[in-house]
Amino acid sequence: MWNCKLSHLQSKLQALLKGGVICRTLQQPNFKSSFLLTIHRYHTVSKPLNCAWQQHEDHFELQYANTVMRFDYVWLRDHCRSASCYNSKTHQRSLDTASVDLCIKPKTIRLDETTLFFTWPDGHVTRYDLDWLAKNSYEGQKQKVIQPRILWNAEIYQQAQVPSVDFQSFLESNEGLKKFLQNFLLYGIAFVENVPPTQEHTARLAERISLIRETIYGRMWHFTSDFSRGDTAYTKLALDRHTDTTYFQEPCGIQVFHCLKHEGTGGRTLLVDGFYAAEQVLQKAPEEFELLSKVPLKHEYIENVGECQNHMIGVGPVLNIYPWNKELYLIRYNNYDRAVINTVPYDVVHRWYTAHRTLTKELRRPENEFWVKLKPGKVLFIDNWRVLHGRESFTGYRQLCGCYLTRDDPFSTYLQLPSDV
Ligand SMILES: C[N+](C)(C)CCCC[C@H](N)C(=O)O
Ligand SMILES: O=C(O)CCC(=O)C(=O)O
Ligand SMILES: [Fe+2]
Repeated sequence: MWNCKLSHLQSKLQALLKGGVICRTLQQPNFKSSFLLTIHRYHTVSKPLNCAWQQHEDHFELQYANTVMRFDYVWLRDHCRSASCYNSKTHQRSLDTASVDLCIKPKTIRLDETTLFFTWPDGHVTRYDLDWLAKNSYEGQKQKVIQPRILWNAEIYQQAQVPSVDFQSFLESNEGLKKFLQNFLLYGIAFVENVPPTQEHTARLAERISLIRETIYGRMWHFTSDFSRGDTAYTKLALDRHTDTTYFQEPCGIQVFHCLKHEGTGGRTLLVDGFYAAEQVLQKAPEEFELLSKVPLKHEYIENVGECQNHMIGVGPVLNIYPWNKELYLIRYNNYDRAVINTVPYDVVHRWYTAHRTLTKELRRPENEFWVKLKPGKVLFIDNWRVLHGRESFTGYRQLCGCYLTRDDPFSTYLQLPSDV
């Protein structure tokens, strides 16, 4: 182990002269001040530790795991996991962040094996494992996806031969549940079969993975073409692909459908992977993808039928992406429920219509359409933040039941499943 107090260039040269350059050259950031840099490089003969760090005036720079990371000093103090700063039983911060001096700088920094020690002006010591820092750095997160997915068109989905899960195994075994959740998270749709065709059994399925999200449509709902509510869903008409509850500030995470009865023709369900279509837009017209992710729109539900008086307004762009890694996490697409666009200047609005057309064309490509006829016993779960649904017009008596689910709970269910099943 060695360290040296030299300018960047000098230390690079010295490292070269010494022969054993284990670390890649640090990328030189733009410095505001011209103070001397302290570059610490670490390697041992037996176990090379690919690590180098520098204490800058306003940040700490770490090169480790092939990544150059920069950490703000307040951040480093704020994330201290010592017993007085963090309760590891509740996984909650005890430190009052507002008590940290915004100009804080460590008095000393040292590395022991794989742990960095920061000693702060008041003597408090914060230790960080290098792997923890690498995992939790901005630079580390930037390279990661939050949710791995398999994007599909009809052919990809059909070729994948994703199996349905049996009702019994879904309810009674961790294996069945895990298989179901894995498929659901990867593809955004999943089926359970051999379900007794009742609303109660459908509810039991839903409650196995999540909490039922009660909405203006109730907790569990069942509907037929009786126009009991002021919405086209309650007719026999075809419905083009869309996501539901775009008019909520947070659209429902999951939609569950169970067709309890259909005596008639038509009524097939259409499923389209909205993220696959959006990915095509990103490839073909990245500036249109960006516009769809930036322009916020309103969606609206106005109902005045009998006792049902509702007026909901939800605001957000069509494509919602995480700003740090540009990963798409929510598509809000419902041309029926889109409200008046009055928050966008005319020239932007025109470009927005062009981008919306590009996305719509992708969503409407026949090869992206997966059609399925829902039958009693076969329950469909749809990720309403990703996969669009629609339906063919129909004749006769058709009864559908289902519910909306929260989004956070199925993830929590999945994360808690034992890893060995
Ligand atoms: C599912 N259920 C029949 C209860 C409601 C249908 C809601 C339809 C609405 N236009 C939307 O897309 O949100
Ligand atoms: O009737 C159907 O198959 C689905 C209608 C619909 O889009 C909905 O209820 O959200
Ligand atoms: Fe719908």
